[in-house]
Amino acid sequence: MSLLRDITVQALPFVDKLIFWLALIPIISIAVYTVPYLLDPLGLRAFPGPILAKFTIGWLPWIVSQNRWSLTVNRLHQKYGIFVRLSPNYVSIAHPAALSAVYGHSSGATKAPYYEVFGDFRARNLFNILSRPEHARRRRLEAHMFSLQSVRALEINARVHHNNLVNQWERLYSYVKQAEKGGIREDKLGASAWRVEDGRVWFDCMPWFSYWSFDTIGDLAFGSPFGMLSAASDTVRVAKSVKASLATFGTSSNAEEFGFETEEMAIEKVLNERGHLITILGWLPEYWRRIVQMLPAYRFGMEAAPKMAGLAVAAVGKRLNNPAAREDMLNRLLDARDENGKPMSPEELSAEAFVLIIAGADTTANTSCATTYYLARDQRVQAKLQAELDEALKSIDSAVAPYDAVKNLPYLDAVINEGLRLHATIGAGLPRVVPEGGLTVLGHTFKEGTWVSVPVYHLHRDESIWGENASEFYPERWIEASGDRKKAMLDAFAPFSMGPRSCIGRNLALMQLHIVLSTLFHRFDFVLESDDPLPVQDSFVRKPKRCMIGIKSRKL
Ligand code: HEM
Repeated sequence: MSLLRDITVQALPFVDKLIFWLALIPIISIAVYTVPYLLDPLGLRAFPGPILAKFTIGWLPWIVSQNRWSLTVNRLHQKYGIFVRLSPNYVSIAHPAALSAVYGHSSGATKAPYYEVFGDFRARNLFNILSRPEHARRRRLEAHMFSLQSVRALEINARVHHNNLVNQWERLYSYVKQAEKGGIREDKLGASAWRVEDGRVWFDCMPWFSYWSFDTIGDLAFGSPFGMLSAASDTVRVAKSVKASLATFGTSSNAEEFGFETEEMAIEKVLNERGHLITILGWLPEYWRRIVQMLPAYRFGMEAAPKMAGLAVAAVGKRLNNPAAREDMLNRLLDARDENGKPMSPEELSAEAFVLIIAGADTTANTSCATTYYLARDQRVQAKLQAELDEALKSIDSAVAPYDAVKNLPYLDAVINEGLRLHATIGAGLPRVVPEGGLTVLGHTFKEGTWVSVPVYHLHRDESIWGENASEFYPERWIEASGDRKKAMLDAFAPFSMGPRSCIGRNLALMQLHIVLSTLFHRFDFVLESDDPLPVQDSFVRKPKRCMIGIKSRKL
């Protein structure tokens, strides 16, 4: 008993200290969040927004992690109006005039440090360079390979992959005929599950658009498609160690072999995990990023980033073994010299290759899939498009629509614009940092260091611009509108962003969308398995998770 009393007495000072320090935690935490709010160094207190967003940088990444980014920002602008504070230092501005003010050539704003997480190599690439002069130099080096003329020259190579896609879908459709004769009614082609029902073959078209888009970019960029379409699978070979493989560049002349160790990677899963994780991390300061990366839920995402880098390294490494390869984008990068006459290092080449694969393939695949979803959902629109295509392609006997035959079809153009508008694959606000001297947008001057962005997903669905049917897929709006109405629509339409950091691959993307949609809808008739909204992974790139369609051939 007396021993117990002694221990309790001795422990008291420690308990007191513990209580004192524990009591300090909430006080310090409250101070950390409220002092900056009260001092308001950026002068943002007057802007409305969710209460937590005004106090903590954690609110926005939390929303992103819940797959509610574009929808939440859209809802907040509907509630609060043009300006919404999304973080202690960050304001979203939903107005068409803000597009040029924030992203235009004269705004002076730079990409926010948010983009640092997109660096899977030490060398920066066109997409994640922050400095304006450095970016302008790199963009000049690459602009030529994306000019309309250069892109048109790529059509002949791109057609091979459109053709492969049609052939694979014809193969899937052939199972309908086989089932009618007593053959099996469901199975897998590669990794793609299919079933036959009601005279159609049913499958998820999203992976197929990815196979097609990745194969095309691999071919155009490095003369080497990934072979996904023919395997009907997204599994590719990537460099096992980026560092070790970079060191082997140029040491082999066997174009059929990698000069380094490789492993298999399922590109879709890795890309999704990586995309989801970095979209969350981007909003956090460096010390928070380290903590989040250690959470078990994000471990796969962390392992995914080097694997994606390994994909680019493998593609470049293989291509460098073949200096006699036909003209491709890598040739242009190999010829590029900086202002001191220095060529790009192997790592810089791989970093650029990486961006071409990531920025080019996923965005085009997602937009093609989402537009297919809208067309399959609305039989009236689909029939109208098919009538236009039948007329335009009546004297063409190839399976793939030539770009010249479909590039100026009014209804197809309207369908593509409507797909880009409603799905907006890069639809969330792209954050920029206000430069020295401040930035005035719609009469408000933001102080240096403030983050600002314009939410394209919201602008593309704003009823004051697009009318009461803003959330409907209605291609006619692009044909019926004229005068001020048309101008207002075009001012608010920015699927490729605008200004110096706008999409460099726009010409290629538009060519690809025209060819793939006209080829597929001319050839097949589409219906949806369910009219439910398209499920989307709402990360930096808004990616359809799945799109089950039933197709039948339109060939008589
Ligand atoms: C439908 C397809 C596409 C859409 C909707 C799209 C959209 C965009 C958008 C909105 C940006 C600005 C991103 C930002 O500021 O953070 C961008 C940048 C970029 N895009 Fe695309 N893109 C598409 C296809 C492509 C293709 C096919 C390529 C190349 C093969 C490509 C390469 C790039 C690159 C390299 C950048 C960075 C440009 C820079 O910062 O100078 N994109 N894209």
